[in-house]
Amino acid sequence: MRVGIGYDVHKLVPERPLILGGVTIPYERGLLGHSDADVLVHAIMDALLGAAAMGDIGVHFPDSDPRYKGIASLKLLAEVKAKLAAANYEINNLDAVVVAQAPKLAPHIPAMRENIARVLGLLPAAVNVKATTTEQLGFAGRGEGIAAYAVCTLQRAAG
Ligand SMILES: Nc1ccn([C@@H]2O[C@H](COP(=O)(O)O)[C@@H](O)[C@H]2O)c(=O)n1
Ligand SMILES: C[C@@]1(CO)OP(=O)(O)OP(=O)(O)OC[C@H]1O
Repeated sequence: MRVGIGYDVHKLVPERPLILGGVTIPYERGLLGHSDADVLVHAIMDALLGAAAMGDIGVHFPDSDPRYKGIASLKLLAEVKAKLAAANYEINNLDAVVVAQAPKLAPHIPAMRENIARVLGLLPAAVNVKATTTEQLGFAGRGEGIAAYAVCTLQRAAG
């Protein structure tokens, strides 16, 4: 069994969609990034790559590469899954927390879990997503950005 951890932060700005776990969430601002800036999926990818000792998303999908401009992070997640499979790893489970003062994310979490599980070929029960505020403390609490943490476990595929 191997464990990995991921962490990412993106800035909230006007005139960008807010996409978390592949779900477009109605809000007055969205996350800034080279990709769609889906901070939750980025943290999950870093956890998966970390568990396999395969570096991080910046190594695999450089933000200097125009192929990734505006790309849906779920597509990058599918690429990470393929890289893990090529290295003979399968995913046991993952857990994540999104740190956002607003908007209220709980109603969108089932759809996030379904998206992530579908792309990774897992049951939704193997994918947990949580949300928390920081009680208005720090950059997340001031609404300047959103952070996400993720952990996962992998094992070598049988055979
Ligand atoms: N952006 C968020 C943040 C939190 N939630 C839900 O509210 C619960 C309480 O949050 P606290 O930060 O006050 O502990 C939390 O457990 C989440 O279920 C949310 O939906 N969206
Ligand atoms: C996802 C990538 C893709 O170019 O770009 P960003 O959306 O800027 O996200 P970041 O978390 O900075 O990770 C770097 C890149 O891999």
